[in-house]
Amino acid sequence: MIKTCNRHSSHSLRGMSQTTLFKSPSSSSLFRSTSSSSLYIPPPTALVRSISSSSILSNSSNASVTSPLSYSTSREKSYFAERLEPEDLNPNVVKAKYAVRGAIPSYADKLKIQLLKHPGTLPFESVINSNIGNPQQLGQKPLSFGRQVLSILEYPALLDHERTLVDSMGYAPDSIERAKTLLTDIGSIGAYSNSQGVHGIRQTVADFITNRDDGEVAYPDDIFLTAGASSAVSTILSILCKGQQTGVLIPIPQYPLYTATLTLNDATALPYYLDESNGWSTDINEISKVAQDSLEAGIKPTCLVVINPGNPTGSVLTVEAIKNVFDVAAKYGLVVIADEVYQDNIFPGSEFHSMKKILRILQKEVPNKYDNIQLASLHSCSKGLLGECGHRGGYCEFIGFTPEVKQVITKLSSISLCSSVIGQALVDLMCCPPKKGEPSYELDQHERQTIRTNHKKRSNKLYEMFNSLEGVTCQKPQGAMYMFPNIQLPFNAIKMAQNLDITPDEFYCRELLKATGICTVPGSGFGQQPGTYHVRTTFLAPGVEWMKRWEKFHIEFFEKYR
Ligand SMILES: Cc1ncc(COP(=O)(O)O)c(C=O)c1O
Repeated sequence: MIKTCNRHSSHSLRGMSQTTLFKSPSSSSLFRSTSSSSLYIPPPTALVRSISSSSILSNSSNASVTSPLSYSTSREKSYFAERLEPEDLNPNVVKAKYAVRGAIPSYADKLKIQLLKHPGTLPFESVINSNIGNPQQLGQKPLSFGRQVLSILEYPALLDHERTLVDSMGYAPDSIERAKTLLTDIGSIGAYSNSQGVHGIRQTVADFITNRDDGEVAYPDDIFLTAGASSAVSTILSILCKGQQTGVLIPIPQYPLYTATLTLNDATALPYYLDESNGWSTDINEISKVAQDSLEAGIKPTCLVVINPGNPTGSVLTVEAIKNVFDVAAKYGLVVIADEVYQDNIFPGSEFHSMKKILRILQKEVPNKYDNIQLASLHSCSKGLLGECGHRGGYCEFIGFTPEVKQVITKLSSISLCSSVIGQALVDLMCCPPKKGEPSYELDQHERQTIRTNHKKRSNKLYEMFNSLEGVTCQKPQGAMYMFPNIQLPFNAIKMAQNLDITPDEFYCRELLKATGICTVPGSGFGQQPGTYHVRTTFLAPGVEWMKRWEKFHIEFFEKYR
């Protein structure tokens, strides 16, 4: 068989699907698994399907077979096993939704290919992926220190040319030293590591946490290195979820990783609404009520997710709010997942307080009450100033779990052998950046400051733009990488969306994409108060020209559908 390289062939796009792009998701199943039974029985359709094609029959040595039902005589030649249909699959996987890579981003991918193949056929020159916090996709440069170290880990033979690295290639001596240390810790990055992660790197993480939390000691044995925060969430929830009787409190709006993972595990999401009018703060009465109602409905509230700083809201929790969360957790015995992946994306005027630090304070202030709190705190190389999403590095610190439960966590981690070892190395660099006085320090600080300045500039600009637009209100973000403006969509736009069988916010995002190339995510993918409409966008795209495109689109949209 002759293989051709499709990518460079002029026919490479011929196979592109022409399917309808905007089929409506069923919104009613967003929060609760709707399967009537956890036991899936395949439909009684034939697993072997006949084909009556004469061409097959004529090729058959048993050409005398005329009936496609004569199974016993012609099974080998005249029948073939049917291909899988979605109903043959794990229904939880089929049901799971993940809006940040949903219908709008898929449409955007198709438009990108169209632009590549037929430049000039769309009203914009490029698609802007504002649907996901993926900084390097939008031109953010990787920090030099990290990449210098990683390059040596990938190709240790570079160490035979240290002088050339420093004198001709701009490597800093401390990145070379760090690479040597990591190589001693790791061995080869091409080998599996310990399932929990390389011990020396877990020690670096523990030191980072201890330092961050004003001396509250962290231990390498409590740290699990993970393939980003996503795999940590998957690990924790698959251990905690025992079916639909397990309830997990999640903030609404939420990052859809949580609803998707709960659907995969056939558990029940217990939404607690954040208070938009109060900067998307947590309302502790609401959280308590959700936990209590769930108990009364026979669903055991088991776990409480806190995303701080918030995605998509950009809010940062106060110490008081965190203490309140632990009060509810202590009362109902909830495991707390602290998704703190944006802890380094904090705007001036706001302060990040780690949940671990506040827990330790509470445990000292009020003996016994908080002793049994179990906290899983997540961090990631994908966010912060590294933005190394593709390297899949992250960690989870497990606090307060029994040794027996930790053994189960270790066992589950071991089933996937280990997280990416280069990702683990990046966690080391995230947790221990160059220090003052070290050769890389100045450049590293400069690169970080540039990223911070850009984030601040773009977020301010976008925030001002949103609040200047008809029908739009937007809370000022205190951290993270997103905005979640509330759009009071005009009546005719809502009607049009109904006609198209899509949600009104999806209609707005779709029209925005078609007109400007800006790819966003409808608020319905994150959850929102019924009757409200939001759009989630990052503010990472370079420049401000795209914001002007958005502004123009919005004005025209309102004119058209008013
Ligand atoms: C709140 C939150 N948690 C977790 C993740 C997953 O990040 P990672 O790349 O570390 O898996 C994201 C990604 O955007 C996120 O926004």
